Amino acid sequence: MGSLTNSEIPIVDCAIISDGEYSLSLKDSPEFKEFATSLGNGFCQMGLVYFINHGIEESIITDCFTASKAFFELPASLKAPYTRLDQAHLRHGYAPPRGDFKEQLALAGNKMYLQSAYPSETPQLFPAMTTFIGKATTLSKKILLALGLHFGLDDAEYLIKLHSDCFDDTGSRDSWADMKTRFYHAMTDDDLATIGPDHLRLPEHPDGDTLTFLVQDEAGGLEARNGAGVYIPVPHVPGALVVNAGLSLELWTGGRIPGVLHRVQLIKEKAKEIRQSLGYFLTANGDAECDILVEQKPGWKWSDRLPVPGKKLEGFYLKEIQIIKERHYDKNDGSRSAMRYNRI
Ligand SMILES: O=C(O)CCC(=O)C(=O)O
Ligand SMILES: [Fe+2]
Repeated sequence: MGSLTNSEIPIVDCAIISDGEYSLSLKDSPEFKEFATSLGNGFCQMGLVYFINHGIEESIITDCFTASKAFFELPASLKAPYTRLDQAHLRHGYAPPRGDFKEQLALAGNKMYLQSAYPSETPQLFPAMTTFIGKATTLSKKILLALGLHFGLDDAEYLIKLHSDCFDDTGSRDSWADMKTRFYHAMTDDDLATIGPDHLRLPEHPDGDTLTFLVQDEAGGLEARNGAGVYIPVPHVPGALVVNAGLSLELWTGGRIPGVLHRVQLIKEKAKEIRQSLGYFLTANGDAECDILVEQKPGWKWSDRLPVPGKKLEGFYLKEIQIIKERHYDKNDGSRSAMRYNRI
């Protein structure tokens, strides 16, 4: 882990949960308790950690990147039919470039939608992404158990229950675990001449979900705001997953795990290279009750950018995306970040 020795980002070794199916009995093993402590403490630091030895093989990630690239390199006319329909389908479908040198394809984990979501021109995308989703789902179930244990919830599986739709494999539930593959263009000198000095490849934002598993390629550029409010680089680490907390987890943990702000910086030397990233977003059921489940972090206060305690989660995630969209695209030309979230 040489490239990380100077970083303040916690590294969580997932070796003991990397294999095998989920089981509640995991929580009785001393090794799992130890893991839960390192995971919980790691997340509480700044809401973002690296997972190593997580069991999602490099070949699965390579397959996702290769298949995604094949899709994004199709002519625009072939990609257009997959364009997401409207606000209600933000998590599902293709988003073409909007003068901002990037495009993305969102693939909701819901089995009911899978067939229509996956482009037939790149049949390799379906097995690659669903393999990643399958691995990430099993991993995230164990992570939620570990967090339940770490925070001493009466029911260690309570967080899992809030996400039961994601773990339902009958295809009958409207699961909100979804995958997003992003493709940042290699910029030309002409492109670079049109952007301002503080151009970001992806504007600052928190994620609205519970947890995001993120893989960025060697082009790097990811940055996250640490506990002192300073942006620090989150470098590409071969084989590691970046895992960040979203605003739902911030609410449930009373601010102990912050829904970390992050962004993708344009690294000048890398601007002429393609950048790819893959995100798996674990989001609670639409009917999950929002509540602060543990003693709040001293000094932390609820703010209206978080889900509302006592209400259902439904709609929150879409609202968050809407805010980002309005602030970045509708009022700007899509190339500059004007948004600053005011954190308490
Ligand atoms: O592209 C990246 O590395 C970051 C993606 C991200 O933050 C997101 O999709 O929410
Ligand atoms: Fe994000």
